[in-house]
Amino acid sequence: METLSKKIEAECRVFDGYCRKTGYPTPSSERTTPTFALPHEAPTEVHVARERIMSYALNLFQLAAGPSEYLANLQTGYHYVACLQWLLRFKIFALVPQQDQISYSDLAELAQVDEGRLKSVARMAMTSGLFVEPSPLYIAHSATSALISTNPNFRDWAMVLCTMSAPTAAAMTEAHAKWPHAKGQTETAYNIAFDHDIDFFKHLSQSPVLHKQFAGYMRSVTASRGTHMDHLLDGFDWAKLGNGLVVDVGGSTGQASIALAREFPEPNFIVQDRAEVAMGGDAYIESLQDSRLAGRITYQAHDFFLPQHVIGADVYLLRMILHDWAFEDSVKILRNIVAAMGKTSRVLIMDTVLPDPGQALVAKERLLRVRDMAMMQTFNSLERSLDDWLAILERVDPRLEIRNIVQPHGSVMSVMEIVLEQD
Ligand SMILES: C[S@@+](CC[C@H](N)C(=O)[O-])C[C@H]1O[C@@H](n2cnc3c(N)ncnc32)[C@H](O)[C@@H]1O
Repeated sequence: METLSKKIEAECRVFDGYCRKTGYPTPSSERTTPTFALPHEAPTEVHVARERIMSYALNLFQLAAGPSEYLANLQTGYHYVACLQWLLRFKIFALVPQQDQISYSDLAELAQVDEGRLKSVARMAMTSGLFVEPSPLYIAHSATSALISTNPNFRDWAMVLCTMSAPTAAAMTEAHAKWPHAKGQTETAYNIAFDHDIDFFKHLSQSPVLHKQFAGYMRSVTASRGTHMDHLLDGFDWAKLGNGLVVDVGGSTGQASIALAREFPEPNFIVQDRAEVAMGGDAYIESLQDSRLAGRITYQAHDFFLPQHVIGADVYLLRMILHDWAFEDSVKILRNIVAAMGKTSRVLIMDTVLPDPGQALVAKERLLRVRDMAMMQTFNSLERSLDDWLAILERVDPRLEIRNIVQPHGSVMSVMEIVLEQD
């Protein structure tokens, strides 16, 4: 344990040294602490130091707790989720003032909840960093609760976590007992949790509320460090495309294409998605009133299980698509694209390439494994290792070759550049 604590000390010196040098605020529990513990542009070694601090601290905690306290500490996880759901449901995030404190009794009256329950729930949540009690019997925002209260995308993420992801995870065992070898998307934990027999995206499209929350969740995922859109910009030499054409397959509201178009003035983009998603695209671009986007991004309704009708594009981008789909479905999606590829076309798959177990820092690996679990529970799909990716490509067309794999620092995903080897 002493060795670990010395390692933490050394990494904290790197982290604090960077903050002192640049004036970036050191992390604190203050309401004003920045949303990102480090700015994206901090040097790689400082980002690595941060990941090591989290991993070693987690190791240290587990060692100090010991086997006898494993279960006791495990209980905190599901109670944190239950408290988050309660605090969202009774609008506590919105009712606590942004810059001031409020007494539990006033807050309970405003929220129309029992004061004793409010105290219990809030005080449990506080042990995870949500809200603070600055003086006895008063509650105020912490930086984390303020973020959820003021940023609608993070609020949507919190809602999706409580109302969709957690019940789905809880239904996993029942689903696997009922359908031990299911591969399709309609025999999943999600189907058990929500008691229906349609796939996830169809289910979303039937509920405007879920659909909106999921879109907000995707936007906040895009803004969080591991899946930040900047990694897409860093993961490929976009400038070399000139005024080429990028087809953003399953591009949702077009966040990837928008980020690329803002940074690179030449390429044009077609965002393809299911009809109900693509429908709002043009109005969305207009609403952004950004001259860099004008006339460069179009939206198309396209089912990626049908033949790709944009022939010979420079790039077919599949960002966070194939991890939703099991082996055979992924093969079908790619075959439709391969049939449309020209000599210089390439497919860019941006998805996780899983490390071997224990090979990455635990703070990183456990978040990758969360993604793997979520894919299994929602889609009977998975996150993939490099060998898994190679097996898919081989099945699609043996001429497909991975030319390059880039995992930008801090990204949970890699960008795989895939070309069709010419005979
Ligand atoms: C996880 S999101 C990824 C969105 C986007 N590529 C990004 O990086 O933000 C998956 C997208 O696939 C779309 N999708 C699902 N099934 C589809 C289908 N059969 N054809 C086209 N798009 C589909 C969904 O509507 C959703 O927008």
